[in-house]
Amino acid sequence: MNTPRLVTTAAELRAATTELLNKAAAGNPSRVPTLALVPTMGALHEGHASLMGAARADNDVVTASVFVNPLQFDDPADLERYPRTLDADLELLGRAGVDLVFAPSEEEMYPGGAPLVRVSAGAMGTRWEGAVRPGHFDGVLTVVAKLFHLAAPAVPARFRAYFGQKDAQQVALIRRMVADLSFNVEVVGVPIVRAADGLAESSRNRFLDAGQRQAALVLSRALQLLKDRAAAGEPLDLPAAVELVSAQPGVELDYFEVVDPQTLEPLPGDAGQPLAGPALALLAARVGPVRLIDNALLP
Ligand SMILES: Nc1ncnc2c1ncn2[C@@H]1O[C@H](COP(=O)(O)OP(=O)(O)OP(=O)(O)O)[C@@H](O)[C@H]1O
Ligand SMILES: CC(C)(CO)[C@@H](O)C(=O)[O-]
Ligand code: BAL
Repeated sequence: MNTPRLVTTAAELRAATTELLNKAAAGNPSRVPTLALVPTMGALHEGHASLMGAARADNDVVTASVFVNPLQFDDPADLERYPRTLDADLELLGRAGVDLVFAPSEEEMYPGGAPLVRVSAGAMGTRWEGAVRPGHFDGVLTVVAKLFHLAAPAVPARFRAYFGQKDAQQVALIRRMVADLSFNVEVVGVPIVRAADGLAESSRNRFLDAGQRQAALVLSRALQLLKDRAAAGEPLDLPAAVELVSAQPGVELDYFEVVDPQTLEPLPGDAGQPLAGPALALLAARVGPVRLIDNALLP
């Protein structure tokens, strides 16, 4: 197993990145090396391992960051109980062949306290997840912008950043930020990893008991129903999928919509017609103590 190098300051991160990129370029000065950044909040699972695997397969140097970002939590209790498992995370990152792990303290990331100037996610950040977690996406974009600056190569290299499609609104907003604010990074989206029972992997799944987990499976079943209909060229019949979830005891649906995959604007109802183009089915539900999100690209 490779042991990733753990760095905790911006200066150490820059020095180690430069050293590894120079090593990757040595002997072939005409080849531009590639650097991948995989931002996480730790408590790593198979979903994260898949991001690391995708980054490892395509890049010379892979950096993962582990930082529970207080700016993106509107609920102090949620921040307080967010799982922190750095030793186990380092083992998973080692197995995944990651080169560098950046695990800064809060003081290192926000030396002057919470930043006064932040990235605004605009209107796209106030719907769906943003409607229930006010300020969440401003907090996400602010920390991701900082991580892009801190992890970016200081020597000639291509820079890529990897995000999971499980957080569909997050990755759509990060793509917009990169385009709108001209960040020099290529955003790569990685498909959702599911457990064998169909539940999308999430650090918060550990808070579900067996009954709650069983109830939560209705979410992936409802999304699969839409995927099957879209694949068969049939009308989606979203209301029937919504009804399937609503009828499940212990699951309180927050939203379930079919939206444009880039803008996340709702698409008009199918009016008995098959889908006319790519779409994203997006949902969130409360199951016991946990709020779960899931989605499916259609068809
Ligand atoms: N099941 C999954 N499949 C693919 N990517 C995932 C999955 N779960 C998380 N990711 C991605 O991993 C990155 C880090 O996510 P994060 O650390 O918040 O994990 P998480 O499991 O989503 O946590 P939580 O669900 O508690 O918010 C994000 O880009 C996220 O989309
Ligand atoms: C992208 C991210 C690491 C920013 O804190 C976080 O929102 C996450 O883990 O998805
Ligand atoms: N994956 C999104 C991180 C959060 O729930 O804050």
